This record gives sequence, C-alpha cells and structure tokens, in this order.
Amino acid sequence: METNAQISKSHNPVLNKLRLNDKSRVKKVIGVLSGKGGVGKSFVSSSLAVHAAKLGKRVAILDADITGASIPKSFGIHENALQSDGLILPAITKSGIQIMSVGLLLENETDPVIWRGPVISGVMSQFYTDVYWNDVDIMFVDMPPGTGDVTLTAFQSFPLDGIIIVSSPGDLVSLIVEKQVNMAKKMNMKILGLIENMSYFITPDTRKKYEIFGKSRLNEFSEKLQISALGSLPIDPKAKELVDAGRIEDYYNIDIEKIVKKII
Ligand SMILES: Nc1ncnc2c1ncn2[C@@H]1O[C@H](COP(=O)(O)OP(=O)(O)OP(=O)(O)O)[C@@H](O)[C@H]1O
Repeated sequence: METNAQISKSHNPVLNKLRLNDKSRVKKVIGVLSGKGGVGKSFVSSSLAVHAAKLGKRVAILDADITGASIPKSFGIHENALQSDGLILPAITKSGIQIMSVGLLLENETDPVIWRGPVISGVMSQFYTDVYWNDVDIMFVDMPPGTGDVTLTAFQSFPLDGIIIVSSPGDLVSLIVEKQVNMAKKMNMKILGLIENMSYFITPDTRKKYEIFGKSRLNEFSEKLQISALGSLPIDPKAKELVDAGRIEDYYNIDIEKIVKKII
C-alpha cells in the first residue's frame, strides 16, 4: 500500500496527466470536490458553470462523479450522447454549456452504475480524452466525493489548474474538510478556496437570515487551513426547485457570480 509520502513522490504529475484529442481545446480545468456526498458539490459545479456562461465564457462540465451523476438532469437533458469521427459529442445546454456525464450513456436514467474502481476510472479518463470539447475557456470537473481510490485517480490524471472544496457547515467542524485539503496539498494541487454550501437560510417574507447550523466558521477554518474563503451560499428553495425542474440555467445568485469572478 502506498503511504502518503509515496503518493506525492512516486507519481510524476506531468507523465500521468491525461491529454485532450487533437480536435479539442480547453484553456482552464477546475476540479470541484467535497469530503463526502450530499453537500451540494454537483449543485455548486453546475451553478458555477451557469454563472461563468452568463459572464460570456465558453464553459464545460465534466461529470466525473460517475456513480452519483446528476448533472444532465439539472439541465433538463435526458437524451443520450452521440458520436462523430470516433469522438463522443457532449450534450449542449440551452445556454451553450458542454456537458459529458455517464448519465448521457445509460439506457435508462434510473440504471445504477455498478462498476468497480478501475472501470470507473477508465470512463472518467475517457470523458476528458475521447470527447470533442469545442474551444472551452473553463471546464468544471465534478469530482468523485471523498478521498478514496477513484478520487485519487481523478486528482492524478486530470490536468487541474486548481480545485475548489465544497463543504456543508457541519463538515467544517469535523475532520472531513481538513483531510481533503491535506490530500490536495500532498499532491501539490493549487487550492482556489473553500465554499460553504447551505450555510444559512433567508426567510422569503421577513428576509431575516438564520444560520441554522450555527454561526459560519468558514473564515476561521480557511485561516486555519491557510486557504481562501471563496464564499458562503444559502439554503435556497428556489435553487432546489430549478434543479429538480431541470432549469438550473434560470438560476442567478450574486454570491455565486462573485465567486466565479474570483476564479475565472
Ligand atoms: N444551496 C442549496 N440550496 C438548496 N438545495 C441545495 C443546495 N445545494 C444543494 N442542494 C440540493 O441538495 C441535494 C444534494 O446536492 P448535490 O446533488 O449537488 O450534492 P452532491 O454533494 O453532489 O452529492 P453526491 O456527491 O451524492 O452526488 C440536491 O437535491 C440539490 O439540488
């Protein structure tokens, strides 16, 4: 078994990186991570992409969360991916975002992905190498959650220019985020910062802010871990409604726009 020290030393980051096919161009690749599932990583990846597109960027989402793929559904995309000249064509959303996800390859959307780690890693890699990525300014990679084998492969193989860590308020006080940050640091990843999702709730009638899970500790933790605090996002019933309706592109949140401006 590899120790942490061996992980960082034995893998040459340059030799192991995936390469695009000749037809594709991607200027910047940003990985979106979380210490565990369910904290809103896919929601944050999609809404960062939506807001970057609103700012005029050519945007792509590579859904590397193979067993929990949910991105196409939030964009209202239900058809399968097509092929052309030996390359897979990404789905194109209403606002022109290019998407590749295992959800576009399954016969039925409800089919579970029952694959072992190496197969998952292979598919994830092909989403980068075998898809026609048409002149992309910024690609968001919705990374597999946790610090397990597939996440490690994703870290090592995608040519990430930086990563964003998404957490829920509860995770900040546990060791989950700290572990994720340490994993990224050991692998010499550039950490763009931390986003605290579902941090507070604003009542629609009185506009009063409630920090349901206690006072935000985003700044305190970011300082402790020596990473940037990118921002806190609310629990937003409107966001959930639009995601469930496949209309995430109709969502606008000034805090997400501010985060996007910091990273693009
Ligand atoms: N800020 C938010 N406000 C309201 N609903 C949210 C918010 N963030 C996420 N959600 C909802 O919470 C659920 C879980 O979010 P999401 O699927 O993005 O989590 P995830 O971390 O990617 O989970 P997994 O890794 O298990 O796929 C979804 O239904 C999503 O629409």
